[in-house]
Amino acid sequence: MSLNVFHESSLSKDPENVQQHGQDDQSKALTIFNESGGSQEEGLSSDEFMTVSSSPEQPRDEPFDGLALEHGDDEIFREDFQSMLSFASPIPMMAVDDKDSSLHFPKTFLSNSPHENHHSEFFIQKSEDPLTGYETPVNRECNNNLSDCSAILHAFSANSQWSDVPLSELPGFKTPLKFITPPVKKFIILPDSAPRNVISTLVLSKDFSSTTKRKSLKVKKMNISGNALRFTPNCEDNHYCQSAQNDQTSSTAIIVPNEDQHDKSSGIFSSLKELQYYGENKSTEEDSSVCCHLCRCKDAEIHSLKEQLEDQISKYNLLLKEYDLLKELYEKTESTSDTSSVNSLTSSQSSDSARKVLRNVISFDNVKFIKLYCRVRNFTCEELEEISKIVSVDTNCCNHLSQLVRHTTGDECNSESSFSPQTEQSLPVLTTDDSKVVIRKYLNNTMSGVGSKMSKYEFHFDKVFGYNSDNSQVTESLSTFINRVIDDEPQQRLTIMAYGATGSGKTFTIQAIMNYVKPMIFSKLQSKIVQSIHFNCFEVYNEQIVLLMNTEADQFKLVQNENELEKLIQSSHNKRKCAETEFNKRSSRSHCIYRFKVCFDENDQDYCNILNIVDLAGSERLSSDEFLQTQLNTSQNNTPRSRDVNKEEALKGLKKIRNTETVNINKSLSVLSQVIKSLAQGSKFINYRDSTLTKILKHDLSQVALVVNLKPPTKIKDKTEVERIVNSLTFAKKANAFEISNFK
Ligand SMILES: Nc1ncnc2c1ncn2[C@@H]1O[C@H](COP(=O)(O)OP(=O)(O)OP(=O)(O)O)[C@@H](O)[C@H]1O
Repeated sequence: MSLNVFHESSLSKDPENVQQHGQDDQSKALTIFNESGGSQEEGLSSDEFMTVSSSPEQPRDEPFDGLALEHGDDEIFREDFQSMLSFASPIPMMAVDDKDSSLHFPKTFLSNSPHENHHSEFFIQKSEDPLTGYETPVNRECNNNLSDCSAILHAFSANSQWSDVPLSELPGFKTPLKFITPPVKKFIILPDSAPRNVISTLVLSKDFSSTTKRKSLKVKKMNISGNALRFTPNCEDNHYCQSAQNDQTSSTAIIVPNEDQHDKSSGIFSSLKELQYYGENKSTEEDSSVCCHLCRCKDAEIHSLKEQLEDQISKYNLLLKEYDLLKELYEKTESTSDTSSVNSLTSSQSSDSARKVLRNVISFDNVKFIKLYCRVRNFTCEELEEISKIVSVDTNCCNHLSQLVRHTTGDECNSESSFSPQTEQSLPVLTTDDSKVVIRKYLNNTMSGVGSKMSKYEFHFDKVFGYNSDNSQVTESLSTFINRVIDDEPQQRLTIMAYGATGSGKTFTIQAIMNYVKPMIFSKLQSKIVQSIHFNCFEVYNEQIVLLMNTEADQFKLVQNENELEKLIQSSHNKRKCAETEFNKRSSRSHCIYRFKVCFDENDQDYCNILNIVDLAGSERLSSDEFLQTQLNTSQNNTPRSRDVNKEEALKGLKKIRNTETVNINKSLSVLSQVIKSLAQGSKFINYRDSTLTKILKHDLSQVALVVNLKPPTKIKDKTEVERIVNSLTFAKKANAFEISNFK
């Protein structure tokens, strides 16, 4: 048995030369090459090896005298290193000096080298923290190159005799003459028993950055083949093993761990403990099994590379398409300078794939986790009546409304040009533009009066719909998001939610969205793009699921056509829990969830997309006693038994019911906002379980469109109205953590 250290190029240029070292078939030899030169043959080329800059302390042409580990390297590492290098020979190849933690080569070995003028360098390092180092999990799949590497390292470590040999007994050992200063070393292993045309190569390098204490092992490249190394394959695929048993072709593994992940180096060492080296006395069958393992790894690697290549090609093709579409879009918008070209390109007339690609490009749905909309609803007739009591609606409506709301586009009463506030007091309470909502709050609750203080809050959205906007504007903006459900992209799980205070227009908006969705998906069913459509509707009331269609919450009913769907929606809607509140005559007291499951059958692959449309219950403060009393009086006046009922008890009962509803609604909305925020921030822990609503929507919150609905203020001096608006906007702010500027 011998250890040979010589110039690597000798192997490639003169294979015979290699043969003469470690000739003894009964023995194993470990041959270590240095990095200079480079093999042009035998499957190795110079560019397969790392370029090693020779350090000033160790010029290349000097004989190799020793090898040192840095001070501070831990014991466990040194054991690994020792054992790795000493397995092949009963005569230790190198020593470890405990005093200075250095590793040394006996000079005699080196002088036996046929290439004395060259030196071999190697340096292996693992994480400084032995615990972290050894416990780092490593994927031991066959196709994981890191574990291949570990297998080799382990092959050496398992045969360690080294620790038993006292330093003094090392033949030819001299005190270290030189310490090698890293940075980079290469380590090539050539077992003697390997066929000459097959070489096992392990190239290691080490980052000895002075700034960082953690050191990494970067395994650059490893060529393994034939029966070069025998170890127990971690091979579960017996079929493969058998079929590959006689395959003697060489196997190459390219290993380039992420340089930043220092722990991977220690992962190699941890895996190292898992595998076993098989010595000379093992049968050739075992050799074959090792070989088959290697072949399997090779195959797996080729397969994975092929997949990566295909993936890249399809990405490239997609980019090309996107580029063409963008170009087209750009040219059209250049010539027409309006957005109609975008709409026409994204319309259903365009080819589906083009539409999809373009949508991905022009919208940020696929980039943003949550898309935020704000809608300020219009005044109802009752509200206008109220207003008309203060000012003449016919003549002064616009003037009056302008003191309450203003949208800079689409507001006929108050277009940007005609609006010119003279004083701060004449500013509208609620101002919106396409992406911003500004709310002014008069702290002393008065619009007039010198020195009144005003707070101004600004909230930003992806899109804001002013109080004069109609439903079609809302659905048009949401269409890119909604249409994803009919995209032939599998596993789309989308959720649209309408949030807002009681009476802010949530149900109104949700109905508009439903009216858009119904014909849209059924048209796809007719054109056979969609295979089947399923629907369910239920509500969450006081944290309990209430079925509105006799279908369990996690199930769906197959719906054949739009009419059938319409009937289901209507009957569900009628069953919803509603009550009169101070702000809405028919206020929804529950979260209502409309669920669509759209299924496709493409290329024999079935998959379904999910769209949830959620009409959230109105966020509300507890009802006042005064309001409840009026409500009770009205209802009792309408019932013949009114005189028999204990009024106080009834009030108490009603108060309890409303309060429980309000508490549950607010709690679940608060959990929802927290969950969305956590998801947006990528938090590890998401508290879905804290409310029934989030439990149900757990899998469907990765793509959310949230419409925050606002009721416009009807009274200039009404502080409560403004507060309700601010509260709703704050919910959106919490959900998305977008900026709020608050200045006096
Ligand atoms: N954009 C709008 N234009 C005109 N009227 C609207 C608009 N949005 C809502 N409304 C009207 O405002 C009233 C309250 O609307 P809606 O019931 O949708 O509110 P909500 O937020 O669902 O209330 P709740 O939470 O109490 O159920 C209704 O009479 C509705 O017709």
